[in-house]
Amino acid sequence: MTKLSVNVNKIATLRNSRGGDTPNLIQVATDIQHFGGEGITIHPRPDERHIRYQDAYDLKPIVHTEYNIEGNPIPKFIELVLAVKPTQVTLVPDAEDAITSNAGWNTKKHESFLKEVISEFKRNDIRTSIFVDPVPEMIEGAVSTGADRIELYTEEFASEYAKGNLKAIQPYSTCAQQAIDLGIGVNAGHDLSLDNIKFFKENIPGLLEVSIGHALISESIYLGLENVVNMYLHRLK
Ligand SMILES: CC(=O)[C@@H](O)[C@H](O)COP(=O)(O)O
Ligand SMILES: NCC(=O)COP(=O)(O)O
Repeated sequence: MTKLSVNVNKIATLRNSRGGDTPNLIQVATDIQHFGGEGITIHPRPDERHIRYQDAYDLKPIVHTEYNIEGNPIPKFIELVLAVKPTQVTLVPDAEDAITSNAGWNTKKHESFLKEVISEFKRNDIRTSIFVDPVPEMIEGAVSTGADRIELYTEEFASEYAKGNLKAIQPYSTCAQQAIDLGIGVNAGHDLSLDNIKFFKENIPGLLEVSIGHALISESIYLGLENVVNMYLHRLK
């Protein structure tokens, strides 16, 4: 079974745009779980442009499903994760000024750093996952770090699939099988959507979890618009 972890970064983006508390992140995360969401993902960035570090603490008592915190393991992030103790931490090598995550780890080059950080999280009973491109050497390197899982970075798949290139799934299927053979779990995320998720799931062996945010929140707006416009019209009669 593949778990759906909903990334609520975009809810925080919307909230921050007005400086108030609408939409309320805690209420949204509560409702997502009530509707069947099997996890909540956040990716706090150092500039706190969407998820604030305080949000990570505020979510902790209400996330009764899987709590996944993603980010670049700079000291401030490590400190946050060790204090909050989520179910899982996903390490992402994103630059501070990146608009969004745009690459997986070079797990060979950063092996000793990753090993050190991962062992600290594991000592604290936090499951660890490393964000990687679907490249066999990087999967091998991820295994050497001692991580529990990899998260396959699916941006390339999503953009090729949208152009009709179904072969773009191949490296992901191969690397997922390799990960299973090497005894490491497989998560995936980035630009997964209602359009591509079924095909992706059907072609990835042993897919444990997907984290989806940007498309899921956008789709929720589109699919909710008719209902809400009609509710306003009704009140204006
Ligand atoms: C690791 C990953 O792919 C997601 O966490 C994604 O980066 C979401 O972050 P933003 O919402 O800041 O784009
Ligand atoms: N790990 C991926 C994630 O949390 C959500 O990415 P996206 O769906 O916002 O692209």
